[in-house]
Amino acid sequence: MNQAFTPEPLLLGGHRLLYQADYLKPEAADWLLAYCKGLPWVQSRIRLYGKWHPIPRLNCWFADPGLRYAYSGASLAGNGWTEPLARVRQALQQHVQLDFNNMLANYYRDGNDSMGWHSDDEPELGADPVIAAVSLGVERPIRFRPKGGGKSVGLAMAHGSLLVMPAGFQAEWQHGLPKRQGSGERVSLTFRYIAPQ
Ligand SMILES: O=C(O)CCC(=O)C(=O)O
Ligand SMILES: [Fe+2]
Repeated sequence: MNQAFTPEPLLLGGHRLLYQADYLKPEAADWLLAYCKGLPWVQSRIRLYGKWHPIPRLNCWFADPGLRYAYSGASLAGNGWTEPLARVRQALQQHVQLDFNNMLANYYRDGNDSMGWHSDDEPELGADPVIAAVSLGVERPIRFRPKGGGKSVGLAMAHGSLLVMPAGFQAEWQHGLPKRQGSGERVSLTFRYIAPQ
């Protein structure tokens, strides 16, 4: 059975994740993916053991004007939203009844692009951030694992789907996107809230 089409919430260690496979209509998802491919993507670098390495994916960040975010040693300043992305944010805010003031987009060009295990727990995101991610392009699994050790769990994220990681989840679980041989392009739009300074 394809997990991507399970309508039930995913329960991980008592945390209730929302996964909605058909969040966007197929035409809307197709349009948004084509649009997102034209965003000003950059390949960021991170410093590991004294050496700089390009991260294995492309990124792009949008935020309310003036919002600041310290990210991998750089300080980013919010520059507003494009009209289509503002609409996506607005619809998402209504759908989940939460406010988001910034969005980190990820572009996995193929199956060699990936994201290592991490929690989205930067101090700017506050004590218990909610992260909402819209997936576009090829279906790829995200994996979750408890920080205290234990089995990891996968969830295939479909084109046009929505995943919401709830408050409290980042403190106890990590997630990541392993490489996937032969995989095509995927974009994720991850909406977050940073407390304005
Ligand atoms: O690509 C995804 O769906 C996950 C992205 C992610 O974990 C992040 O941007 O922090
Ligand atoms: Fe993440």
